[in-house]
Amino acid sequence: MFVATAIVVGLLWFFYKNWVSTYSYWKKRGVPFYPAKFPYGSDPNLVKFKEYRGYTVDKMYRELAPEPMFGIFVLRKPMLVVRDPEIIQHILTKEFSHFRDRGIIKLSDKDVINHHLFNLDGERWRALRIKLTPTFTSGRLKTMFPLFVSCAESFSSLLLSKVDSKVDIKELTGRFTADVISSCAFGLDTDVINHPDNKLRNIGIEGIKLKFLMKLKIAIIRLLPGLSSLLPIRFISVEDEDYIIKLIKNIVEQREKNAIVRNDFIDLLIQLKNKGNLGDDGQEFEKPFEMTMELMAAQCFVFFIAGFETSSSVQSFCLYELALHQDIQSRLIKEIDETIEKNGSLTYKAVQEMEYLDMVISETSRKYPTVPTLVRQCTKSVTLSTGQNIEKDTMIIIPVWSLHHDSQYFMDPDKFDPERFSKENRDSIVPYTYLPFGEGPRMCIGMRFGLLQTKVGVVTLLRKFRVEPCEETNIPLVIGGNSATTASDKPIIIKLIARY
Ligand code: HEM
Repeated sequence: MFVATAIVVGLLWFFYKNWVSTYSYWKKRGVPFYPAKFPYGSDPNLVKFKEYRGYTVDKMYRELAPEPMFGIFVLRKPMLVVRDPEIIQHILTKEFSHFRDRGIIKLSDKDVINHHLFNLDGERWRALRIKLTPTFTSGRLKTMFPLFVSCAESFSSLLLSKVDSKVDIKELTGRFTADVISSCAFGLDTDVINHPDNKLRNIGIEGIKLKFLMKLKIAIIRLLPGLSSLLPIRFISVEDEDYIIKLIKNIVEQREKNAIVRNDFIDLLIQLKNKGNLGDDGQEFEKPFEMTMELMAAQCFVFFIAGFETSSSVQSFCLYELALHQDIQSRLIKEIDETIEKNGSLTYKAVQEMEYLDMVISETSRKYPTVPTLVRQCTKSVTLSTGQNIEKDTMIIIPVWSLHHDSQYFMDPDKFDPERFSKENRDSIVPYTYLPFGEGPRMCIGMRFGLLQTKVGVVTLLRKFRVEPCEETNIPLVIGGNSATTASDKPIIIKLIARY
């Protein structure tokens, strides 16, 4: 009995010592760091996701000011938080070849739906990124614009039925953006606006929730990447994965059988599939790979969730702020009315001409960046020209939320002030302190599309309605910890008032 107890104690002691052995990592390298405690590391919230990641990193960001960068520990893994904009520029852009990967999850062959642009690393990411970049050029967006308008009309009819009601604005804008992305990228008429209980949308909503089991798996795989094939991380169930693969297969078959060409995202993927291997057209890819149906479905999945959730989130934060700032809302309504009158209707050109709208959306994206932290992995050790040495495999965190709320860069950061983005003021923003879409070759591929659908949604609503706060409006708004993106912890409730 004594021997058995001694062995167990000995093993536990060995495990503990081994676990905390990494906690001296940053000290040994002379990098300032946020101390760690067994077992969670620098802050339990980075593992448990109980608090919004932006808030947790921000506490450290403030405590370790003005260090240009500092170390933290997530469980026992050392990570580097970079707070200096010049170093951020090196990582995201100038020295991109050393920081190409995100390294967030180690993909196993079993979790096919996760093999998408956001998660892929290395040559596979590069090959796909080059091929998919033409998806949303401004020329293509212009051609797609009538589809935006058609969804906007249905959205407007839905809003008419809600006049003088208190509405969950994220729920409504989410229906609109789900229809826009379905019709523009996949040629699907989902009509989520009128039938919100749509399977594809529900899968998308589930896909960005951080569930307990998933958090646990992410933590384990970060520590022991070799287990990734035994513990595939499922953001959605196997049935939902099959549903998406079948759906994409059907669309592809229909198009090929009936020679339908829509010049959309699916067409681009079909062209890549029919070409055979990616990377066989003179580009120097190490390992050419095939565009399989599963790989196509994975790209569609990420375009769908990234396409609808992010933009509806920006729209709902924007409308919340407009409800609280009636003066800003009036000025925006005036611009919308005048520009649409001048152009005769809601056109692509009219939206591009709305300067104040652009300022309002930019300020919303500053105050509520959809992605609170960007992540990169150092793939080749490097000494930056700013003098810092970064070792291979170091995980880098760019604290977007903190930069956007740092009074050094944005005075009175809690104030909603679109003037920061006026023509005169925009140029004084310090480069790499404003990163709502990331930066560099790995920045958001859907930025233009996301901005356009966000703007069309806000314009559609304000053409006929005003928004006001009501007793159920949460002031101030608190961001919750249970979502991969920035989302209010409670529904955003505001009141819709008819303008005419
Ligand atoms: C307002 C809307 C949107 C916001 C705020 C947003 C934000 C972001 C951010 C911050 C990143 C990470 C960038 C980085 O690491 O540097 C990202 C990546 C990405 N976004 Fe968006 N996004 C939006 C809309 C969209 C749309 C509409 C799509 C597609 C239809 C999309 C698809 C993607 C993809 C595929 C990536 C990964 C890119 C890569 O790793 O190469 N996003 N987005």
